[in-house]
Amino acid sequence: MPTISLALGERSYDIHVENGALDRVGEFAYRAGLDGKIAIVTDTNVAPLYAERVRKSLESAGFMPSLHVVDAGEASKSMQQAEELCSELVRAGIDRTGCIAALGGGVVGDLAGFVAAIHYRGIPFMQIPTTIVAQVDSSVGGKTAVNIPEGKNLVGAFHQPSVVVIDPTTLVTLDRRTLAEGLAEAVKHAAIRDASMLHDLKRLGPELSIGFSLDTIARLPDLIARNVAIKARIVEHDELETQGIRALLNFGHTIGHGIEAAVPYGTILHGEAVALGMRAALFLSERKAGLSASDAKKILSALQALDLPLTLPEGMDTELVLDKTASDKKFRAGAIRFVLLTKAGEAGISKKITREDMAEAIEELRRPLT
Ligand SMILES: NC(=O)c1ccc[n+]([C@@H]2O[C@H](COP(=O)([O-])OP(=O)(O)OC[C@H]3O[C@@H](n4cnc5c(N)ncnc54)[C@H](O)[C@@H]3O)[C@@H](O)[C@H]2O)c1
Ligand SMILES: O=C(O)C(=O)C[C@@H](O)[C@H](O)[C@H](O)COP(=O)(O)O
Ligand SMILES: [Zn+2]
Repeated sequence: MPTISLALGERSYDIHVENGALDRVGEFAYRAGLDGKIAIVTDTNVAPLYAERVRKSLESAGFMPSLHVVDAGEASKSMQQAEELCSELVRAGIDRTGCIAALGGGVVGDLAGFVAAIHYRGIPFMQIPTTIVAQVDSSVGGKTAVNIPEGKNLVGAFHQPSVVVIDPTTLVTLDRRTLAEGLAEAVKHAAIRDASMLHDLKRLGPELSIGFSLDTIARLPDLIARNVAIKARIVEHDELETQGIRALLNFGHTIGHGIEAAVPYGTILHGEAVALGMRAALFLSERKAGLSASDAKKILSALQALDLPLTLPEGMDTELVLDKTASDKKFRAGAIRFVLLTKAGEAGISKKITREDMAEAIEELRRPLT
């Protein structure tokens, strides 16, 4: 069973990746030093599938769990939902000695993590991710946030979990679209750090609509662990994104977040927007960072194999997308720090990308890919 340790001094934690790990959540939580009252925060889709197993496991390990269910979907990542959850937790007796278990996708993880960061000025929490986005990316690294109309993740906190428990078998209940969007974040990891992973990711394409084979399910823990390790090593070096290294995890996100926020939240899924953002960033990388056409093609063909959207939705306004990128947290003194690739597997930051460059890249997204 792969266990990846993320070393951050007193905020260090383990990430356990194991098929069937859902039934060991209690044991892992206890070993990580959590105890007492624990609020399981989950959503309306995940609750009927997995909440009971998690509750049982926590109870067997001596915890006193309560269950808190939010509506499924990106719209729940809101200030209003965060406030409602805080009130619910107070009523359930989760005081500063309590803790939270975030059971679900990136929405639940970001929202419950944010609530954990602010409830009674901060309580511990654990991540139990159940989507690919959450298993390869959002459950690790301590970025928690909610959205506001002005942009994605603009209100949040860095708050590291005490432990992450990943059970890849939970992915079997996901639909094709949600599986594919999650793999976009894995393609991002391959693009910035490990191009050899592209081959394994592409192979998943044909299985997305028919469901993962038993052979694939057996291999998922290693593939997920590879992604987690890439992210963990980056976070260890730049937890708060001040050193210019963690920003590399934002490859595809500047324009991606602009596209995601240009329509009502949840219309375009996060990974879908990131796939579009990566296509735009590849276009700029070829022109401004010397990325070869063949390396760009390699990454695009992985996104195509996963059937991710790579052309802009009809009617989406370039200026609106650009306006939504204006609140990107990578702006410093009015200049965007834009993540570009120099090669497949190697990324860097450019301070030279202008609004006009971004507009050109967004226009490129209107052209069908050949
Ligand atoms: N904090 C970070 O570092 C980070 C990284 C990447 C993405 N994110 C955030 O994550 C969010 C996207 O996460 P997501 O794609 O997981 O979306 P999500 O949490 O909305 O999950 C997608 C859908 O799948 C359902 N679902 C979850 N697990 C399931 C399962 N096992 N079986 C059946 N259905 C299941 C959910 O109810 C939801 O309808 C975005 O808000 C994005 O900004 C954060
Ligand atoms: O963990 C990070 O750092 C990332 O950038 C991971 C991204 O996939 C994720 O979408 C993150 O929430 C974006 O960060 P933001 O700071 O641009 O909101
Ligand atoms: Zn992301």
